[in-house]
Amino acid sequence: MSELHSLLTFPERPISQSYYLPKLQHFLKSGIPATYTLEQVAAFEREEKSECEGEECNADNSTSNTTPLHILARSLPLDIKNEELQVVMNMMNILFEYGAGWNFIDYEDKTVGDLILERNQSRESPLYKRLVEAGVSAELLLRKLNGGDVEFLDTDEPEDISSEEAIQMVSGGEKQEPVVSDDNDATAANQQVYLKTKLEYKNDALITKENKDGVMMDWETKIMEIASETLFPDLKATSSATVLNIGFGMGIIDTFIQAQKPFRHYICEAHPDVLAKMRKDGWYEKDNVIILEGRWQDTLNKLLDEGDVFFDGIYYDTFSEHYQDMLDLYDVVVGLIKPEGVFSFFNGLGADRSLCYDVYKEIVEIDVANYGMKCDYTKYSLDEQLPDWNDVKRSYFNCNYYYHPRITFV
Ligand SMILES: C[S@@+](CC[C@H](N)C(=O)[O-])C[C@H]1O[C@@H](n2cnc3c(N)ncnc32)[C@H](O)[C@@H]1O
Repeated sequence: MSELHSLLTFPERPISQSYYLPKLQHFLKSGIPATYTLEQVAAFEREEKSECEGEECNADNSTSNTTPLHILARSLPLDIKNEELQVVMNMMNILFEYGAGWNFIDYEDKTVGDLILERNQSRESPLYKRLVEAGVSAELLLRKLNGGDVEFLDTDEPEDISSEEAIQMVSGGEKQEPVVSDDNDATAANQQVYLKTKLEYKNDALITKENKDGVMMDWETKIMEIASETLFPDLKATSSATVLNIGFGMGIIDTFIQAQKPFRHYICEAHPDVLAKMRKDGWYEKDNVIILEGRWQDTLNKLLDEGDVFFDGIYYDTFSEHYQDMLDLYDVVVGLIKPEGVFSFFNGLGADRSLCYDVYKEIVEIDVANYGMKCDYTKYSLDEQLPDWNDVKRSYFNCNYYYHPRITFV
């Protein structure tokens, strides 16, 4: 452990400005990076030892990054006083000022957020909120630097949460798993590949035929039920409502929507196997159902151009798309929704890590505000719902709570 790292274990109590701040500033000013990790210290020590012993140094294969912020968070005293918290906040601010990252994963596969929460600080605590704020700023800045392209995390930083994970964080799901054998991530990353991938309906899931990856799973049924209610701003007048669902999947939300007997129920679906299933199950014969075959990017823009239909509720839950697609969708939604209408979506944005889930919760709020809309979240516990993930390659939703978004014009 370096002297910087030792300082962040809070060897002196009470934690005072006069003891900690000058020392921290001294280390950072003297050139120790605010991202200096325990793993780098260990590698340096290994190299020195090998040099002394005239041996070749074995490379460190660890992919973790235990940063100064991790050490600070891990060392937070459980009995910390309010005045001390203020000093720790100042220390965090200094570390951020010197370039500390918010999203590194430590040797225990934890974010700084996980560690802060473990030390009895809540999601509402100033330290956790400061970390989320740093994440939001970093993501928005990154978007600007990328010229508007949304990338959740820095792909130039291999030590960060990987860009592969980033894809999963930012898209409509969860359900982005590789299928095509020669390009493992193509299905998740590329719609054209996904749309050519064979799908299979099982009892409790829609999966890709070859690799058995989940496109939709029935543990989300409760979420779909809640979402379907959101789509009817006036639950007493559902029979006069016109609703649009983007992404049929297993038809769970569409079944809930049908139960409300809406005036018109539009369903937009792009995958041929899903469309075939819809045909087989009689969705094409329902009087109030209108099926828009193809990608929403094509079919909805056509509706927009025609200018005949406006929706009381729009729901979005697709597969193999990215947050950039959602940003594009906002443009369409504002043109298709009635002034009092509601937009909602399956919120798996960043849900593999609770810190990222909290960061993206705020990013959506900021983005929809640009359209004169607000996003209200209702938090639901998922303790009873989450599956054991045994049947899929990896879990895509690791938070035991769900932020249900309800987006309306202000
Ligand atoms: C996760 S499933 C939807 C599950 C659905 N909410 C339910 O309750 O069963 C995603 C669906 O979106 C469809 N999809 C993916 N990209 C699409 C796009 N660009 N336009 C329309 N549908 C798309 C997929 O084929 C798939 O059927």
